[in-house]
Amino acid sequence: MPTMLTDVLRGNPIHLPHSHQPDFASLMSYTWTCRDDPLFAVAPSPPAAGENIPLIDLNQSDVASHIGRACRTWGAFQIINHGVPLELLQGIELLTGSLFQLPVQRKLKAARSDTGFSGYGVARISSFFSKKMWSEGFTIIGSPLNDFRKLWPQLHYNYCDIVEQYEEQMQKLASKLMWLSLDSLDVSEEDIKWASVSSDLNWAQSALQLNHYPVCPEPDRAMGLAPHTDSTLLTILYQNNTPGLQVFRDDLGWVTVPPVPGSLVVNVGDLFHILSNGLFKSVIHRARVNQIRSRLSVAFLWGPRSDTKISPVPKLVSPDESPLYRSVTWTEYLRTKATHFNKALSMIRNQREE
Ligand SMILES: C=C1C[C@]23C[C@H]1CC[C@H]2[C@@]12CCC[C@@](C)(C(=O)O1)[C@H]2[C@@H]3C(=O)O
Ligand SMILES: O=C(O)CCC(=O)C(=O)O
Ligand SMILES: [Fe+2]
Repeated sequence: MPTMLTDVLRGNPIHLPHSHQPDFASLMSYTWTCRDDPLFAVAPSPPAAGENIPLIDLNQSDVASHIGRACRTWGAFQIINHGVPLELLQGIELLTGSLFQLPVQRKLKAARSDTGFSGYGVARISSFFSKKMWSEGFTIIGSPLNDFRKLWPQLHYNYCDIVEQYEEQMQKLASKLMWLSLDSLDVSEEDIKWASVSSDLNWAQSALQLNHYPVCPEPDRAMGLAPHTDSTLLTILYQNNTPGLQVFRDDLGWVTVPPVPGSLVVNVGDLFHILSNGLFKSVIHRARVNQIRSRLSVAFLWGPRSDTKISPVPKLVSPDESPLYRSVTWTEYLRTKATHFNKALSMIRNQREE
């Protein structure tokens, strides 16, 4: 039996310094003092003139090369005509809104335990920061039935149905996007046997992360979700109509990803960066908060089964160089990330002779 995501997370508990219930009463503990590091500066960054992550129509011709370019330059893009029914996007938004609107005592019935992985709580990356984040989250791995029954004694079956349909659509889409991106590098199923489409998709696993960023009285001092990369192959993010997501580019700084109704945002994660031998960027991103409107987002975090070894595709490594990274499973990588956070990638990088 291969280790599953759930085993990894159970074996690597994150001891969160704060209570699982965001307590937005004390503003001080949510004040991110401006550091010199541009990654953590919370003051609004000047708008990057005209620059934005590409908006890609999945029906357009030459879609693979557009996606490939976006993965190399940004590590992120938005997609339209993705085939996920609008009603399903509306359904998951409704579910997310309804979950976070529940009285806090009810939400706490489904609180993530210290050693747990699913359920209600603050962001997992909170343990790496001394300041609190202005958000609350709900993680779903596997069936949400037990938790949903506690949240909605009446309606839990309907909500489970929505999650199941959403995950099914996301899995199909994620695999399609991965192969389109790889196609742009001339990498085919022959080159990555474990990811073959004919293997019935059971080589993948995923988590669903629901996020809520309440209205904030002092948004320029607060952080919704601190800068991070996802450890996935790909993440597909649905955001409601309130802006907040920002991606980081070395040459541009923070760039806001404007909500486009009905679209989805796609992020390259660390494992795809490794697989592509560093050609695709795992994008640093964060979420800002807002004084006027609350914000919801739903992240579908997608990667290989925990026992699959991910290493740079040999075709993408030049013959006279060693691969940029050594091989890792998602399990090993999540473990490294749980202790070393944003140093994780550099820890599995092969040393090169200058
Ligand atoms: C399958 C995953 C991927 C996880 C850990 C585990 C469950 C929850 C995911 C997230 C979701 C929010 C950002 C992130 C950075 C976090 O803190 O929790 C993600 C993390 C990762 O991509 O590393
Ligand atoms: O809320 C957002 O826009 C970002 C969420 C995110 O990065 C995550 O859940 O990993
Ligand atoms: Fe993320």
